[in-house]
Amino acid sequence: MAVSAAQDLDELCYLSAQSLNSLKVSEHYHVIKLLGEGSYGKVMLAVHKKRGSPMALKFFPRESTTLVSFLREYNLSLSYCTHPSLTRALGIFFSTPDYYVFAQQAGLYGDLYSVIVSEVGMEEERIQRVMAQLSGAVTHLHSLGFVHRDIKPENIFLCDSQCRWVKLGDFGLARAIGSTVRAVWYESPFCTPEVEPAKEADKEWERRQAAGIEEEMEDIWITVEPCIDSWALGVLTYCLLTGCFPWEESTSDDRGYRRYKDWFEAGKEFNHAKTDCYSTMEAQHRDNPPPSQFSSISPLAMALFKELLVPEPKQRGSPEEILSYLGGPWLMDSERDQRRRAEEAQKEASKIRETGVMEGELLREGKGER
Ligand SMILES: Nc1ncnc2c1ncn2[C@@H]1O[C@H](COP(=O)(O)OP(=O)(O)OP(=O)(O)O)[C@@H](O)[C@H]1O
Repeated sequence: MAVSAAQDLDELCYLSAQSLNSLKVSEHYHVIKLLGEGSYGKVMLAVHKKRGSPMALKFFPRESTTLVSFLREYNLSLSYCTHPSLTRALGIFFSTPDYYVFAQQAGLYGDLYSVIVSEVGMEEERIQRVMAQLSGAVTHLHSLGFVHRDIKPENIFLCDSQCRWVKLGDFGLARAIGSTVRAVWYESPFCTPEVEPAKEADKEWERRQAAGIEEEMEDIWITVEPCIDSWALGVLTYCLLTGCFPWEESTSDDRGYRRYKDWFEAGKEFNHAKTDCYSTMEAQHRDNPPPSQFSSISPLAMALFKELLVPEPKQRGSPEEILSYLGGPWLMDSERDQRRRAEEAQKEASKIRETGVMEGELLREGKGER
């Protein structure tokens, strides 16, 4: 699978390299606004002058992007993102003197990160809708032989404000299943625990630098597996439910992660078998209470975390598992009540504000100010 998926993609890159044309953006597109910026480039909303169709143009600076990595992301998005919740390229790619550019479907309602930071806890129904779509999208990508490797709220684009249709995008780090990549550790809970040795190696390198030791260090390599995406989907579920991260980084020196891992290990002793019976999940929850950062999470969602947030990569469940956990509560009743009350108070406050504005306007009209 790995060899053929990677080879097929290389072949597409080779063919498309022969038809890369140069173009002046302003001759063919009305550029409307900036949709976002990432570490590799910027993304603009544009309308094709002749066809009138809106699209997202992704600009990759040529000085920091290799042609191969540009073509790989473009071709992956064009030929393998054939699921409605994957952002597909539109068959338009070109270069300018400063950029490589390709066009893809545009999410016109921002990304999931903006929803998480602007709302005090999303409703469960909306969260489950998002996770159901992502489960399908990621399973589809895996079935075609690729792992996304960068699932996070900033890479999930919205096609409507209620998250009825979301699309996973940014395939810059996607690689074929089974390929080997250099392990890169970064400070985020999305970074999988199996990359921890790379953090140790970074520390060792810094220590040697400080001591003036010139000796080269060997890179650590890992195999690309679908379970990398399962982990990220678990962390994402937690972010959507709580509006924050479960811990800072998935390493043994992080207190939050250590507490989670201890709970997970203890669960092996308490939970004799995996169950889909809610009262059994509740009993397991009572026998082995989760660490405090999970106090608002229901036994059902904790059971889902036991599938996705498994420290040992080989034991981690697939993104498809999410589908078995939909429909039931993902938050504790007390948390749901609290959110409902906060939402009602918010609605009441905005009603009072609106009435105040209307009364003010009537008063001004009465005084003949208009
Ligand atoms: N197709 C799209 N529709 C709507 N918004 C988009 C689209 N593509 C990108 N964006 C916006 O632009 C931002 C950056 O895009 P993207 O993640 O693809 O860039 P990147 O440089 O590869 O980012 P990263 O630093 O995560 O690797 C996204 O977070 C999102 O807000």
